[in-house]
Amino acid sequence: MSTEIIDRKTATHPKKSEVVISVERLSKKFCRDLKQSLFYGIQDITTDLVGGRRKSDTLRPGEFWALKDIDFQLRRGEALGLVGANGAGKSTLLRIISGLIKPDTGSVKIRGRVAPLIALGAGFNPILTGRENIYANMSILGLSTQEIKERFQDVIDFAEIWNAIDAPVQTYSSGMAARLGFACAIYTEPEILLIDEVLAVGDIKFKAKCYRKLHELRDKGTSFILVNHNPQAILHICDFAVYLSKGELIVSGKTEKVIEKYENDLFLNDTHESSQVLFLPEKTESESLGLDIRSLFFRDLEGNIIKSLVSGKPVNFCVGCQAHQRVDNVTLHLKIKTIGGEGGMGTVLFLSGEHDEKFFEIPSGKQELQVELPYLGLGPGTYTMSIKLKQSSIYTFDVVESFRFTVKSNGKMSECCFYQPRLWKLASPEKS
Ligand SMILES: Nc1ncnc2c1ncn2[C@@H]1O[C@H](COP(=O)(O)OP(=O)(O)OP(=O)(O)O)[C@@H](O)[C@H]1O
Repeated sequence: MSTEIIDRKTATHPKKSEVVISVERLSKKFCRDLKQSLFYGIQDITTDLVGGRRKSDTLRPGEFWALKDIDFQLRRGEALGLVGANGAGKSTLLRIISGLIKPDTGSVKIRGRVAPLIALGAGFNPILTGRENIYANMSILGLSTQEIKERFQDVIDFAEIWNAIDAPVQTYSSGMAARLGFACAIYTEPEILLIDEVLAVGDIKFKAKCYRKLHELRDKGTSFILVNHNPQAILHICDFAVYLSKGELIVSGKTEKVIEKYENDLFLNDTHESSQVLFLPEKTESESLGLDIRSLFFRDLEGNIIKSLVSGKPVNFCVGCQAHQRVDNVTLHLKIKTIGGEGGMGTVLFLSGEHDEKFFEIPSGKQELQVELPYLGLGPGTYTMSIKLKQSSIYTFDVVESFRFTVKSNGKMSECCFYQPRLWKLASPEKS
């Protein structure tokens, strides 16, 4: 039971493969009843004081596991996304890693200086000015006064709070406080950044700037863990992800795979015998990155929504979306994979608006993007499609990793995964 810090100084020659956070069999229990919780706390302290052994690995009445046997590693320069529904244990895990609370069992080993961005404006004193808070905050994160002086202008330029810098932080909007917190954390140039939902506030332009900065930091060797409810934010920036549910690690690994499982559990619990409309939850303006996917479905060429796709028949793939303001140069990207079968999952079709140079100018409000397929080349089977809305290949507005649909046979094809429309001819050689 420990949160061990191996070395708080930067390694002189940081190796990319070096493990900077190692979480091993980590568990944390809580009790919802405050009185009971206080009683257990006193009981634990007393047992520790008299040198007794308390049973950390069993639950007492009223307790529950907020985290149970969590294992993962984060390497230098890697970005890890933490996903999971409300109450899954994401914040608890970050709070343990940042040393704010202790685990009951297991360990966290950290190599490097950690900057936690755990709560909005956490660490800020509301009655102090922005300027005073920058000094206080950055010195807590390990910088000398001289170092803070040198970086001060960069911090206020990044946070864009030039005029308000000498006003008390309590007069700041939540977006301004978030911008200042983020700027302080990144300009301390930590080896490890822990970011809990703080990027969920702030306007779209600022969020895009933060993501660009995170890319830059990662390229320089900063590792970070990002908690976000929006899978697209995780997909946008993280190499790996961990999916937690009710305190348990459901799956960890490559981001796409983890998000796919998360989305399957979130939206697609029902059976997918036939295609249907997939509605996605509405995002608030602060959650949105400017253009959101709201629904996914197919139409026939007469415009009717269709439930069953048939190999060889024409079909329109439709993306219902919502733009918070006018957006230009939008491209739609579709990747279709097979599900199951001997070979497992494999990409069978990739369509990119960018490759086809099809850019949309999307006015503010609800819109529908369509991709017309004059005939559906997919053979019968179940497929999963990932859908991305991007701008200029860099900026991702929204992503859905797994929209499942089934394709039925037109009765005229053999057992294969590809439908080819064809004309059978007999040509006489003299005429050709
Ligand atoms: N101090 C505490 N005392 C009792 N229960 C707690 C405490 N802190 C967290 N919990 C509970 O532990 C569980 C995990 O909470 P946590 O905040 O880590 O979830 P989360 O995945 O971050 O959720 P969200 O996405 O809503 O922020 C929840 O059931 C929460 O109510």
